[in-house]
Amino acid sequence: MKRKILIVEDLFVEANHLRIMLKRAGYEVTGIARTFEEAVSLIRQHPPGIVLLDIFLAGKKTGIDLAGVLNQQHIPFLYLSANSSEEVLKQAKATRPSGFIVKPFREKDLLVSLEIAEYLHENSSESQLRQEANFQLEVKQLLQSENEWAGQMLGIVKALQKLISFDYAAVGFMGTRHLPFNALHFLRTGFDEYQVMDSEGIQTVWNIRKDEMDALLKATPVDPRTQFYNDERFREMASGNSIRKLVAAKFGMRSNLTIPYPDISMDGQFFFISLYSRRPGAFSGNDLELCDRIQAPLEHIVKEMTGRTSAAFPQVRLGKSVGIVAGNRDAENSFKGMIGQSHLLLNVFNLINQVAGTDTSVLVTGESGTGKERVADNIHSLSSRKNKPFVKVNCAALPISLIESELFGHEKGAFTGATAKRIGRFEQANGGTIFLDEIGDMPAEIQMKLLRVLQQREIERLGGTETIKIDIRVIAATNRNLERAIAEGKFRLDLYYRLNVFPIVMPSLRERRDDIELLVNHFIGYFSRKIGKAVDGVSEKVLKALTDYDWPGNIRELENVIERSVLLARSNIIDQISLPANSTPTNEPSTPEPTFKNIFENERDHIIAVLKACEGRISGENGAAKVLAIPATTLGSKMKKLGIKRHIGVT
Ligand SMILES: Nc1ncnc2c1ncn2[C@@H]1O[C@H](COP(=O)(O)OP(=O)(O)OP(=O)(O)O)[C@@H](O)[C@H]1O
Repeated sequence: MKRKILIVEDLFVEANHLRIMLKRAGYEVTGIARTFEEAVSLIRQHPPGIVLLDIFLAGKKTGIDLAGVLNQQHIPFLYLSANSSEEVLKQAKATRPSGFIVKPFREKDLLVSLEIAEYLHENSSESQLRQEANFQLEVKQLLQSENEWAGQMLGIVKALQKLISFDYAAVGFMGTRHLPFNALHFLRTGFDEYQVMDSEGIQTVWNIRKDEMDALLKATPVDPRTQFYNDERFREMASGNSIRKLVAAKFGMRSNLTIPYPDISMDGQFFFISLYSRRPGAFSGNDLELCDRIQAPLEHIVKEMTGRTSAAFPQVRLGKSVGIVAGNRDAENSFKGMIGQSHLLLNVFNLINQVAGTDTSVLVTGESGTGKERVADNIHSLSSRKNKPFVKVNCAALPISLIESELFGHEKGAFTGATAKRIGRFEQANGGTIFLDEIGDMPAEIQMKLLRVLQQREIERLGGTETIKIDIRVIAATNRNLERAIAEGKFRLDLYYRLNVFPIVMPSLRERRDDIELLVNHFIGYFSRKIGKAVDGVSEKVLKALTDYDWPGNIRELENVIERSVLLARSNIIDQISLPANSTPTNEPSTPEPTFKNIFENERDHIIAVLKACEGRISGENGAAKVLAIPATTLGSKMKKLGIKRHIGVT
């Protein structure tokens, strides 16, 4: 049965044309609205199954405003849009639409996009429901485990992490005199690993006395409603003299979601779960809805736990120890080749874990050398396609004349020189995953063809007449700002939308300096084994220099620096390192990259800086190519393309 559709479009001719197309395809059009207000009233009278939404409408309010209403009512929608500015696209994207159709479009594109939107909507609600059902099962199983109270609370924290991403949790009854029920604190230290602190542990970590702790507890009332506090609200909420202030200050938290359970109380205090994140703006209205849905089952389980604990484990204490690390260290190894514990990387692990089991397309963005390919590799390895091919295509490395036959294959005689049939990369990846690296460099005509493959899951070899069905999972990556490329007309919005179903943003190494030491030790171990030299570590001075450096080439650059240092090391401790001069003062706090330079300008500036530091040398051991971790020939052609003269580099 076809769904009911509402068209929200202020241009009568376009709206009417759409209506005819949709009716012909068997959809029921519930109405045409020209303004926000008309749309709201039509939605109330005839609730649609899906909405086609123009961004700019007659009247003051836009399609983006209407998207907020639709999200609240869980009605999927697709934007209809001519290419818009980057800012508008950013706002539109933030409303999580189920698709984007770029005007002008063909009837077939419209219908396929609608089908995809319906599929995605159902799929995402289905996968959400599946995750929530798994959560319920997981917490129920905690009742059967031998764990005492702290173990059970840790179990709840771990199960919650799969639904909501956070870095710190406080769970229990605030300020109760009954042990062990008073709040336990859990600091996330690895993918599935937490440092557990009871109230004595917290006192030690915060260096406060018991009476000070009691005063803080008194000053930290728990709101009986589930609430989230991001940014300014969080700063306000954490400004009073309370436990929250200490958590925020001590562990650098920037958002909070507090989930109270007023129906479970002890000493007049109710049970609560308080989640903190280091990311600003980490929580949203969706989390409130989610908490609402899991409230009843969680309440039931916690009541059971509370009842059983008081009977079976009276006065169970965690002891005085601080830093009980509880968790599954092996889980970290399940992300192969990805070293790090910073909250930004742990969040990436969460995302990989969430998406791996589905067939959803993933778009990995981030600067060069941040580990985008590693992410793709891990998603494939953790998916049910793991025993099938993982095919990597570097879209930037392929000459335009070859890219089509490389991707889609060709029949014998398809063009001059096609002396034999060739199976393309899509066909090679059948059953498995295709990784399209540097997708932002894909030529426009291939973008169109790629869109068809993604929508219809079929290809035709060049010069062939047969349509070949393919079953692939697509992961794409780029270090370009695709939104800007779209605004400049260089990248198709509909393709972007089709790829960006599940975005993963890789943090730069500058943003996760706390991982540098781990990475340094990891690479020293790796290269000393590989090269056969006994190198054990770096001196404090070198570690400081490595931690302060800005790493424009990210992990790849760090890897190269360590490889070179291990090669040159004269003792088992590396006590000298040569790094290009930092573009920013070393001891300034890391700040996000300014967004006003485009990628070429950034690349140009960076190459010039490295050339200067290398005194104009391009190749060789001390040359810029080595520092930039690219072949000297590639550097030469980049310099030519970006108009950089070699002597610029020489001071
Ligand atoms: N978390 C990590 N731990 C250890 N090594 C890593 C990690 N992430 C990436 N690497 C290493 O850093 C190098 C760069 O990683 P990768 O090729 O995945 O980056 P990328 O973002 O895809 O780069 P590009 O944009 O240039 O294609 C590789 O040698 C990879 O093994």
